[in-house]
Amino acid sequence: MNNVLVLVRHGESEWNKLNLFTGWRDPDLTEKGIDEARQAGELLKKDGYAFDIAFTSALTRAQHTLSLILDELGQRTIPVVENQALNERDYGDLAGLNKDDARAKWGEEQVHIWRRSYDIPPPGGESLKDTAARVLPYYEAEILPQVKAGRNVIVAAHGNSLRALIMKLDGLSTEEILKLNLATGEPYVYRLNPDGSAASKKTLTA
Ligand SMILES: O=C(O)[C@H](O)COP(=O)(O)O
Repeated sequence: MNNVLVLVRHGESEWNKLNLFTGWRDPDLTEKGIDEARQAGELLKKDGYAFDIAFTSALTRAQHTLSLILDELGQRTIPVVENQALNERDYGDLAGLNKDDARAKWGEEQVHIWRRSYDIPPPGGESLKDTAARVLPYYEAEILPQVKAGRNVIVAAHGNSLRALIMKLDGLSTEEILKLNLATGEPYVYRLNPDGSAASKKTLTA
């Protein structure tokens, strides 16, 4: 099988566990996050996937997730490209705050808008639109050409950098993207057409 693009959000991080806004801060995975990453690798292996190249962000939780997946696959030696274009959305002034405390302070609805809307940024941070404005050009310049050349590519990144990419691949509207929430450590497997559109998509779950 070729022209495969797998997207996977990192496993649970220390700050996911503490319910803190993280963004560009750099906590590592929890034990549960390590297990989730290994399980993502097992699921991919069970279905026979193998990769030619991998991409990840400049943040530890995504890099660690990728290396655990590649370990499970016995593919430790493939090229791995790290780039901050794939980083999580910058959460600005919210980074380090507890998500429940933020809801108590600003209200449920406002916090949901900051977390899931398309073009409303959290204070001092990036909206999904801002995030897409750095993720998509990087995807088009560096990742998509690899898939179009027939290679199989895995991308280990973050909830919102991947939402930006999935919004494009799935053709979601600014209303539909509000509802999209990515689980940690769950691989999304796409096969792409020659023009870069999605021919198929499936989610691998345990
Ligand atoms: O950066 C964070 O806090 C999380 O990884 C993603 O947060 P969200 O679920 O609020 O988008």
